[in-house]
Amino acid sequence: MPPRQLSTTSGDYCTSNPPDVRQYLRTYGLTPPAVESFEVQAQRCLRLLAMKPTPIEKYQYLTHLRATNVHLFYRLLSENIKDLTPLIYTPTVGEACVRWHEIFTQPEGVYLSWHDRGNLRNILHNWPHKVEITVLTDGSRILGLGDLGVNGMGIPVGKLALYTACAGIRPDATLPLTLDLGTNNQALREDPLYMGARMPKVSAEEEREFLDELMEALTEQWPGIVIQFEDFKNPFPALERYQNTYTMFNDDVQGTGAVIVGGFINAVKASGVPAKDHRAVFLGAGSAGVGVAKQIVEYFIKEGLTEEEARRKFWFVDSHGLVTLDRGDKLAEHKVYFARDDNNGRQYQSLARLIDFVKPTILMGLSTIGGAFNRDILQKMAKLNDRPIIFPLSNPSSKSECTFEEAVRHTEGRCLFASGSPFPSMEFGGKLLTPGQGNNMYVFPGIGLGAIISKAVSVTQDMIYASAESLSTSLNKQEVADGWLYPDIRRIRDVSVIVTRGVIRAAQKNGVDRVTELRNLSDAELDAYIKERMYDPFNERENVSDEVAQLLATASGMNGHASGYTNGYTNGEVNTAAAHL
Ligand SMILES: NC(=O)C1=CN([C@@H]2O[C@H](COP(=O)(O)OP(=O)(O)OC[C@H]3O[C@@H](n4cnc5c(N)ncnc54)[C@H](O)[C@@H]3O)[C@@H](O)[C@H]2O)C=CC1
Ligand SMILES: CC(=O)C(=O)O
Ligand SMILES: [Mg+2]
Repeated sequence: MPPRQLSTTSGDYCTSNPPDVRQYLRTYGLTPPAVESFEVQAQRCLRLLAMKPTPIEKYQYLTHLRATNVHLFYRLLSENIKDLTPLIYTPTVGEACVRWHEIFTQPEGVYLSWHDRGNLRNILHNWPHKVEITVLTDGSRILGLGDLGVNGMGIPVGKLALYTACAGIRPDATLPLTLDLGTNNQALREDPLYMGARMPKVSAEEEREFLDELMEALTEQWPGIVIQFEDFKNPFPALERYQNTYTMFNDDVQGTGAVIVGGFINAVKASGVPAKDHRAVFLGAGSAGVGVAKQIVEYFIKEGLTEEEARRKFWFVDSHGLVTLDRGDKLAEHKVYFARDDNNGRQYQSLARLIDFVKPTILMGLSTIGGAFNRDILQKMAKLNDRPIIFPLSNPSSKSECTFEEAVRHTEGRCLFASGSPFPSMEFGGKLLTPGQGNNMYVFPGIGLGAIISKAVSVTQDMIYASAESLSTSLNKQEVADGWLYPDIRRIRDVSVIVTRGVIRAAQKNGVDRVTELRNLSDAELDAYIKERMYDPFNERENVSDEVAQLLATASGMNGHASGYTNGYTNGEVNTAAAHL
């Protein structure tokens, strides 16, 4: 039998492989002799990471680790999720995207270009794995950093790493996908290192045609695939067009809405102000702002308000001022629902003046304007409320409307706070205060896993809302006692099980589930089923790929369990391998 092609990605050269596995793989002698435990490997990885002086260098090291030893990467990530998430996701992924054309070393997903149209299905054939979920961007609004064209690939890569780490979707079942439909970022187009089409972004109509072909191609290639849209400048047309025909959702509109409602339900309880008495000022009326407000409307309705009462609790500000019906410009369709008609011809002067006028209990930032919640604004909120709700949600950290420290200091430690990107805990008034992270990473893994496990034909609004409600109930006693709005990120896998269960139950209620036998399971049984389904890098078979594990299992007459490797092999193939000692 010819020597098997060794895989660098799945740990064929892993230093934890015992001698008999090395013999079988013919890597015996090709790695240092010691057989290492995960603890030792992790110690080396963390030391290497510490040697990298900047976040982007740490990002590059982690990218390299994922590409060369995927299970070790996910072991390390799951053991150090709080410390490593900021390095593979926001804020560092923002810098990685800005500099993607400079730091690119290896392919990590699929790129589909405008000139590939008509041929998309054939290109998808080139991806060697069976895909359960894809994250798809056109790069046109990457975090709060604007149009980054194909540099946006860092976002699908980062989001999917979290799908694996947080919800246990197998890494080889995930597909990062970036559309190369041109970019309006002229500096990038003119940069010799840029790796996408050097043309302006195609029209909305052309993008729609392209997406029509893509959605069909993805679903034909991998029936049941879940498709997450991410960081599109204008995500609404695709969401409307595909949400009832494909298993898809938009993370920025729906995932963000859900995660903020999840934390908001807890903030309203902590504020002591009944839902009916809240008023919200939103800085930023884009996809995320409107997505969040729409789902808070749903929450207010569940709390007993009429839709009209709920809708009128919002005042939106965008780059043209207060969103009003009489503003004189043509309002984008998604803003009309929240546009005010009670401003009596008056327009916006400043955020401070609007706060004086509205007297809000809630201040949300989804504007991409770093520092917009300045001392004056924060002090006003503190004066108006015992527990002002302050959520500066723009990413990355440089775009956050304020920092945790600023919010705490200028509200005398009374604010109920969540930000899109992480901030450190701080001491104030003799207490350790910990910020909430209102980032869709708390829900999209569970939405995706719930849709995959139930084989949902579509992702309904009830499934999205269920993710929010489930998240709000996922805090443990200590977190509730400490007044946290979101659970500790270190418990994210447990949280994802709760979110996944909620999503599956909503799919069942809506009748969009295709695995109907799950309907008969109790909640405890369903949780066990979800956990069983989750990829656990610690249970991977001694770091070898499925293919090798299968061969070894066959060789040893076992079912692919790790213990098989340390027992001797008796069949001829293994003995032949051993002969290469
Ligand atoms: N925390 C989280 O989980 C999430 C955070 N976000 C963040 O939210 C931000 C916005 O995202 P999208 O809504 O998708 O972007 P978008 O581009 O659709 O919306 C941005 C909005 O901000 C407004 N704006 C811009 N300059 C302004 C100014 N000077 N004053 C007032 N408003 C201004 C724009 O008019 C627009 O309404 C981004 O930074 C993004 O990273 C987005 C999704 C999830
Ligand atoms: C978190 C996220 O999805 C965003 O900032 O766009
Ligand atoms: Mg996003």
